[in-house]
Amino acid sequence: MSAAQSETLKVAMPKGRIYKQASKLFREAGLPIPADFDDTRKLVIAVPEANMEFIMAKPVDVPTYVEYGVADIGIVGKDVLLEERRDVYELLDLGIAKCRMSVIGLPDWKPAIHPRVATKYPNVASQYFREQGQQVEVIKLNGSIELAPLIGLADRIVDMVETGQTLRDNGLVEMEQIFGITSRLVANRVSYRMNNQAIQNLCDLLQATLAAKA
Ligand SMILES: Nc1ncnc2c1ncn2[C@@H]1O[C@H](COP(=O)(O)OP(=O)(O)OP(=O)(O)O)[C@@H](O)[C@H]1O
Ligand SMILES: O=P(O)(O)OC[C@H]1O[C@H](OP(=O)(O)OP(=O)(O)O)[C@H](O)[C@@H]1O
Repeated sequence: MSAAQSETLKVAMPKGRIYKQASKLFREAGLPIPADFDDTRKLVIAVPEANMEFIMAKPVDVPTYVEYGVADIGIVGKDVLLEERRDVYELLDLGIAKCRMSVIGLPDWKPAIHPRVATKYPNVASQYFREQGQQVEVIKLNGSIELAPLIGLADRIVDMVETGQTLRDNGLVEMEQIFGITSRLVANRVSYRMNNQAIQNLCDLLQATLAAKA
């Protein structure tokens, strides 16, 4: 049975950074998220009282689960949405897990003859430099991106900045801000049509909760 036909709302919930703020928001909205939810290693967690099932996902995979309809809705950072380019319906800006995507380099950066940019976000970086009319080689890394300019792999990086602590600790500077990032509520397009009432109710509830906090 596809997620679109099921009555229980399947929610792809990212583990890691977003999880803490998203589960807090759900609790503030009065959803009965179990207390042991935060510590368990269980990956599929049913909350029958709310007619929901949570799929605990790696953040970058959330749009994939939602596009394929194995989750009706999901929570995901705008950075991942722009990088992964999955066909999902963006319903609501949750305003959580706020940070920004930036171009970063050493303070004495000068244009290189063969510029190289390291990033976890090759699609975002390629599009940005194409739009700027700059030819760069984009090198995909999976973490510790700030290492790249320090050890000479690339002369700039495209990465997330939140507090700026990582930049300060490594003597790097933010050269351009590309876009702001918050987490979004997204839906599978078929689920949104077939299970519209349940999804819209949750969306309205979260929106009202956010408005009450603002
Ligand atoms: N300082 C930050 N660094 C990175 N992401 C942040 C930061 N602050 C908020 N975010 C948001 O949190 C999301 C998830 O970040 P997190 O570090 O949990 O995932 P991840 O890097 O994919 O995790 P993993 O360590 O499992 O690979 C990001 O996609 C972004 O939207
Ligand atoms: O501005 P700040 O508050 O310092 O946050 C930004 C840092 O956090 C993220 O890294 P993360 O902790 O996800 O580790 P990673 O290097 O493994 O990607 C991001 O890639 C930056 O390095």
